[in-house]
Amino acid sequence: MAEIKEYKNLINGEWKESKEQITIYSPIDNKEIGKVQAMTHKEIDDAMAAAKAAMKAWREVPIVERAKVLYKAAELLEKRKDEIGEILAEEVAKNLKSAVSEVVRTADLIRYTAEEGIRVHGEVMKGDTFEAASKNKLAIIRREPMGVVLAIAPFNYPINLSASKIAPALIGGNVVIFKPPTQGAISGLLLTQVFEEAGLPKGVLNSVTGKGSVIGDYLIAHPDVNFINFTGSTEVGEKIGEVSGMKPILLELGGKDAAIVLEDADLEKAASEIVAGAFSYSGQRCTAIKRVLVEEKVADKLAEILEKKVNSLSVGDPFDNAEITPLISNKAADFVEELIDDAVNKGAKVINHPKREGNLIWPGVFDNVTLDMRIAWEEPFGPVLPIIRVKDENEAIEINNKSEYGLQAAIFTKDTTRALEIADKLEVGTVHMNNKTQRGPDNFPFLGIKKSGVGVQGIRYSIESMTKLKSVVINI
Ligand SMILES: NC(=O)C1=CN([C@@H]2O[C@H](COP(=O)(O)OP(=O)(O)OC[C@H]3O[C@@H](n4cnc5c(N)ncnc54)[C@H](OP(=O)(O)O)[C@@H]3O)[C@@H](O)[C@H]2O)C=CC1
Ligand SMILES: O=C(O)[C@H](O)COP(=O)(O)O
Repeated sequence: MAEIKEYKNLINGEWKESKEQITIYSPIDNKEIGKVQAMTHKEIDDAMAAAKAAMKAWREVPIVERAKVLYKAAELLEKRKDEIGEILAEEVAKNLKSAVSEVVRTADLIRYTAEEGIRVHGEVMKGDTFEAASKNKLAIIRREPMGVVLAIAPFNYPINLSASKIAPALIGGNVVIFKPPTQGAISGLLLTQVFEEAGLPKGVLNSVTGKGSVIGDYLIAHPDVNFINFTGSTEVGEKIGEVSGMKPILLELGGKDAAIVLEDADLEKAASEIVAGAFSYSGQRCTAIKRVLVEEKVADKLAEILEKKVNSLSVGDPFDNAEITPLISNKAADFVEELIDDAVNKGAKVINHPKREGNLIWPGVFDNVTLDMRIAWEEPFGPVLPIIRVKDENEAIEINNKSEYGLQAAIFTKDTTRALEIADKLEVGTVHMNNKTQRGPDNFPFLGIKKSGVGVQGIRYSIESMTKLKSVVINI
């Protein structure tokens, strides 16, 4: 039997082993794919100390030099797209094509971050723009790093949602403690390796692995952390909100994005976008379309088209590039099944029958979903899509806004003015017109309101979030 590879943590420029390890199994076939370190609190303290010690020198490195490291990292990452893509596919059961394109997308993101970072400078203000008496005052306003950024990423984009925190933090002059998701840790550590090989000085980026349930609370409460950048569940996000006190945070959390389909919509186009939005990576995306709110008059027709399209989705092995692949764990699949059972017991009409084999769930569409069903409100993070029929746009807006989440929404209509009016009323961070909900392109602002998040991501926005203003006022 081939030896199981062990992945170490980068601490102060050295790859370190802990006393205990965690075995990572593939959600595809439960095969062991590697071991990562289960760090102790003492080792986390060492990582924090290394980061703090590296901070002074890194913030003094000219931005163009920091940018060079990012360009190099992008180049190295892209070169390894097939190797890293394969591991990523195996580790989180993402289809190979999407896994490789996640790596390429991330190289593009890192490159763009380098370009954008050299343009994020401050500004100069003169006092007489406010009052005549302050005419002689000149403010030089610059951006400074926050210090030690704790970057915590979720399992579903272990490369992209890690780099989208690390790269903007680094270009802003911060040092980073990176906690990858445990299921996704190998991919995260390969990304760390890429940054190291690109020439980051020791201590500037340190990885910390271990189960979130074991080391998470210790990390987020650590006194050396100056900023927390987290993507993951609302449950953990709320905990971070509670313990962070006055520490600045950036949280991207859960969602219940709706596709609102009006009676004048191009139903073929709407259905294609909805299927892509709801079912890619088996619905395990915060921005997945998680419910359809359709005007009654066109609901039958839309359901019919959705049924056909969903039936043609391929199901199976990520390495065969199946569109629907096994969920991240059996526990996740159990939760999806719970939501399905609840909906069916309360009278939802099953359109595509969602069969299950272990953690592989076939895609399911449920019509006539009513507001007493859990699936109308809860985030399944799986391949199921509820259809809620509404009498008009006002009811759609009302149901959309009743959600505890506020990430994104999509509106399908040919009437742009009507779409703009509805968009104004939707309590979400982003509204897409005649398109599925999605985070990208990665330079757009990405934010959730209510229980979907705090703060704004997106390349420039992330750099701004992870830097603070410092103003020096000269009295001429
Ligand atoms: N809005 C957005 O941009 C996105 C939101 N999400 C949301 O994330 C969820 C799915 O991702 P998932 O990875 O399961 O989310 P989790 O919240 O379970 O985990 C996210 C990260 O937090 C870590 N973690 C777990 N417990 C703690 C803790 N107490 N303190 C600090 N860190 C902790 C995890 O480590 P470990 O893996 O070791 O448990 C992991 O690295 C969904 O709700 C989804 O909507 C996902 C992607 C994007
Ligand atoms: O974590 C997520 O689900 C992502 O932020 C979604 O990204 P995408 O919309 O680009 O797939």
